[in-house]
Amino acid sequence: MTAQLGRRDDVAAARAAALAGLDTSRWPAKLPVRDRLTLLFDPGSFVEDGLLANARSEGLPADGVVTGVGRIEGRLVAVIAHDFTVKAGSWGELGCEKQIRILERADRDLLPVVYLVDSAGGRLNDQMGFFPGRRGASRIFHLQVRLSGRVPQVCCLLGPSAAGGAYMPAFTDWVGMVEGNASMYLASPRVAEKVTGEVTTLEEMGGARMHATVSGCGDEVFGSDGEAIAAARLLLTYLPDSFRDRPAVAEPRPPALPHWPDDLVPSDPNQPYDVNDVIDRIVDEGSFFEIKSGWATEMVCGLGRIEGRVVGVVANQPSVRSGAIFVDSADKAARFISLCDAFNIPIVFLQDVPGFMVGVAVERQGIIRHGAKMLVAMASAEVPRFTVVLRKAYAAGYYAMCAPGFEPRATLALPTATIGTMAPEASANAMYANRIAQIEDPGERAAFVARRVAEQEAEVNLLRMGSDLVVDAVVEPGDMRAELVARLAAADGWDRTRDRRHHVVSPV
Ligand SMILES: CCC(=O)SCCNC(=O)CCNC(=O)[C@H](O)C(C)(C)COP(=O)(O)OP(=O)(O)OC[C@H]1O[C@@H](n2cnc3c(N)ncnc32)[C@H](O)[C@@H]1OP(=O)(O)O
Repeated sequence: MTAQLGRRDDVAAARAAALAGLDTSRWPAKLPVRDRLTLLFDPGSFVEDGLLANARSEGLPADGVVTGVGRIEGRLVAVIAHDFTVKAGSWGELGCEKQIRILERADRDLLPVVYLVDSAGGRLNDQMGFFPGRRGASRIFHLQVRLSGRVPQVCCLLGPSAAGGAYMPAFTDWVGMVEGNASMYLASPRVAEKVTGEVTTLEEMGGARMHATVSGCGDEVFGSDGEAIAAARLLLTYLPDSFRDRPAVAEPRPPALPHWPDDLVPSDPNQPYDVNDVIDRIVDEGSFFEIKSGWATEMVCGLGRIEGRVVGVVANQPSVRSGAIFVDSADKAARFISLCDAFNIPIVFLQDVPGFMVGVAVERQGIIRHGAKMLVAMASAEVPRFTVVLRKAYAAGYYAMCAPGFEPRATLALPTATIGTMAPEASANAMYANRIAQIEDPGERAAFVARRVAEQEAEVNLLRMGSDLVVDAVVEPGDMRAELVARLAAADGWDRTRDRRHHVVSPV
């Protein structure tokens, strides 16, 4: 009896120790792991597995990773949360097993997964535990990839994600990073210096701002753990529990800016404007959740609601690099389209595009293969797609932004729209370059060019586009939202055309 009581006391003490965790005072800018979970889940809803992991051997609380399920706005969600105080959140044998088990459960029960990552990656003094075997880090990555496109996976990067651990965020759909604390890198600056001789800092090589603006491995930068976790909760409201479901419809709200001034989209094709001003007039007020807002900003991608229905918006941004598509913006759009398609979210393309960028630099970067990636994602998407030509729609950029041949449910155009292989001036110059060069008198040359440009403009005339069924409707700016509301509602009964279970959200 006494011995038994002793065992109960031991267990109670081990539980208390694991829950208390280790001293966090060395990291004043970070929230302790259990405080993070309190912010993530609805009050009192968290149910933990494996609290006593490692209690008997080294006594490392929960073996450095807290796993379980909890509710976010009432929906059941699985979590993996590293404890940075326990061997820097590194993955030992038991920690790997816990992460594997919760991912297997998410796969079985179709639960979204939130990752609160703060980890040194594999636990280097336990290599047999995490590295070579069937239930180590490789199994974690395998399950993450299997879950991709099957259930939403959302990551808050709240500290380091070092070495192999850097792949954990990489396999998720969205990565919010906390400035100053979050970092992601395959080798630390110290290791990089040893290998390549390069001297650098953690911020420069793997910091939040670098990843959110240069590499594209991060999605958004936040000032604190609380802000990042709040954004993860919000993002989940746009996503269904799994590929089998549709996102929940919210209470409809009018757009933030109901009035659409005539000059919002300037008729001069070269005059910049901010496409966010158009988005604000189309989506419900306050509903636009931009994805990768600091990276490849000539393309704007985000989730929003139109009369409560979730849509993806893919828009060229004429105020940045004329809205031309570069390698990164093609990748950004491709990945976003893939996310929308995986989770049954219709997509609205807002076109104002001079084309893909041209020149030696982008050819050397592989603009063709990056552009192809975007076209493949767009053409493979089975969710309803709607194309809105705001102003210019030129060249292969027009195709990549869901031209009529790619079966959008509708191609709509503002009265300011022009569609063509290139701008009329460029087209006239390309066709008649030799003739133009032969005309010596400048006035005569200008008149000749003007006539050829006028011919080209007539060729791409919007009335002709309507008459030849290139566009389904020319819509006045002030009516565009209502048009989209009606067309989205009319597409409500859509279903996938092919018998496909799910697909991976392709990495950028
Ligand atoms: C799948 C393949 C892989 O992932 S191999 C993993 C390779 N990982 C690495 O190279 C990362 C090495 N660690 C680091 O760079 C730093 O610890 C980072 C992550 C930046 C965190 O720094 P900081 O918060 O200052 O903590 P710290 O370095 O003082 O460490 C705290 C305690 O944790 C330990 N620790 C750290 N990393 C590991 C690890 N990978 N494996 C085992 N233990 C690790 C440290 O030794 C330290 O332990 P202690 O508290 O002194 O007992």
